[in-house]
Amino acid sequence: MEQRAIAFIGAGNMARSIIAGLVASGYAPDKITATAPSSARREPLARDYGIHTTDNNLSAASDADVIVLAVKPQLMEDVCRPLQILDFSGKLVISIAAGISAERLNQMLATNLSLVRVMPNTPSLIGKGMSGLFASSHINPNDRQFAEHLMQAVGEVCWVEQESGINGIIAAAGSAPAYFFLFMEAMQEEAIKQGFTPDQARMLVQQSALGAAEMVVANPDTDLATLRAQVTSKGGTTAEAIRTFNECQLSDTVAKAMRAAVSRAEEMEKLF
Ligand SMILES: NC(=O)C1=CN([C@@H]2O[C@H](COP(=O)(O)OP(=O)(O)OC[C@H]3O[C@@H](n4cnc5c(N)ncnc54)[C@H](O)[C@@H]3O)[C@@H](O)[C@H]2O)C=CC1
Ligand SMILES: O=C(O)[C@@H]1CCC=N1
Repeated sequence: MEQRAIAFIGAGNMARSIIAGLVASGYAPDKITATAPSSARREPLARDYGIHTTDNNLSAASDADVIVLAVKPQLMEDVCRPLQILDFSGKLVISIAAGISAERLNQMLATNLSLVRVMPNTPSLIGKGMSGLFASSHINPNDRQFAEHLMQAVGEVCWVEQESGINGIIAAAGSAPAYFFLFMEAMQEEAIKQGFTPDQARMLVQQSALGAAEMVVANPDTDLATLRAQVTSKGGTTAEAIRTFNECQLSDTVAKAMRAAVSRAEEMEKLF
């Protein structure tokens, strides 16, 4: 893909995941800079991926063609204010922050940005990311395409036409790895109670999760309910487990949790 100079402003979990995936996919490390105030955050990135790091947001952003805003939402305004003196014409700005609208980002940087809001997730680290993208009206086709290619380098992408769609992406993908981890934690805990060592319990759970996910991917024409039915023998063990989940209203709980994620994103849009 096109190799533009990219500055990640904020070098935390999500920036690291994208950087790792990008470098593994062949993006030139010397085209990537990441910033963070603490050297404890910067040094491992420089060491592990061979990218540039600095604590100077302004110089990193000034030298970059693409600026990826990757700090916590509550810090975004303070981080953007000193960048207002930059000339953003010719620069693509990508924000991965949850709960900060394109309009707010334009205010924070005091200009009409060529902006793409991206909602990635941490499996980008291993090239299995899922990102939602929304382009502001000021975007030019090259920038739009670059943002798409960038996130395709670390996984799958899904464009949304309305900005509110980004909050749906948060609920279904950005936050979603944590839901699966929670489910697997609960299974591991119970498997330990049933007599397995923690390592055995983890292997049982992770291999089953991996197998299930890969079966979903390998059978795009088979709906999820059918894959479930293929495991569920009439009068058997799975049927009892599924009946128990249904009795505890698992689907309603999942729906409530996803709506809570959307509501929190909407709340953050007012707070920050
Ligand atoms: N963690 C995740 O799974 C996802 C996170 N996001 C978004 O990514 C953004 C970052 O989240 P995380 O990486 O999880 O947070 P994090 O706390 O791991 O990383 C934030 C980084 O910002 C750095 N930072 C703090 N002050 C700074 C400053 N003044 N200048 C430059 N860097 C500074 C910190 O050193 C830290 O490394 C958030 O806006 C979040 O909404 C989006 C999708 C998924
Ligand atoms: O929890 C959060 O707010 C961020 C956005 C999606 C995943 N992590």
